[in-house]
Amino acid sequence: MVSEPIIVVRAVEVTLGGNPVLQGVDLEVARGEIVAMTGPNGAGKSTLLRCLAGLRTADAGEITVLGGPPRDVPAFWRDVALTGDELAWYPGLTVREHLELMAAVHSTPRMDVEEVLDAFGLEQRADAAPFALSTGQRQRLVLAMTLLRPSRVLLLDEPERGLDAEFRERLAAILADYAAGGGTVVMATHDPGLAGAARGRRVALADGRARSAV
Ligand SMILES: Nc1ncnc2c1ncn2[C@@H]1O[C@H](COP(=O)(O)OP(=O)(O)OP(=O)(O)O)[C@@H](O)[C@H]1O
Repeated sequence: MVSEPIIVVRAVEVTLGGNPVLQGVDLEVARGEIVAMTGPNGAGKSTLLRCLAGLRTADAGEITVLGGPPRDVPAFWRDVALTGDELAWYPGLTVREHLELMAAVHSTPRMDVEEVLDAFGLEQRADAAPFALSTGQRQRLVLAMTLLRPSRVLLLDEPERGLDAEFRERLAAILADYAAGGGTVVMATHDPGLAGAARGRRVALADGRARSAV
């Protein structure tokens, strides 16, 4: 299979608070590939995701996403979806209305609202306000809003947080489907099972470097 690299990371270095966090990280991710970054707390997974999202600049090295340097501008975010930091909720809107809002502002949503409520197991809570959701249900809504919008690259920081085992399996299938449609996924995770179930490649971050993990 000839695959075009969607993400290229070369010799990236990041120092935070005087501590080297990333030291010569190399990573290449092809179109349609899922890469799961694992590694202990503080290994630099979120830092690398933020660099890929253009929210942090590397001190050295080079990063390209979709053929150019990642930049925190609307044109970049039209193709790239990021989850991790808390979304802002609209307390006056229900779960369904949050999804309708997402569908309305994107001319070509990937799924319709009823389909996404079903896929993310939120039908029973469709008329609830976000603050009335459980932690896992709120995370499902975050992911539902992210997967509803069209994108070419998904950057997910610990998408498994708060999710029960059954829904983690469903999420793996949703991500595998996204990748089968030509999307590219990079996630930071503490659940190696999620990467395996999604048929993703595991990359371990340790000592500031990225290594293939088996
Ligand atoms: N703004 C900052 N100033 C100083 N140090 C920071 C800053 N942000 C992060 N760090 C440190 O950089 C290191 C990498 O953090 P990062 O959040 O990337 O790790 P992580 O692999 O995502 O960890 P976790 O599994 O806990 O989410 C940590 O030691 C963290 O304390």
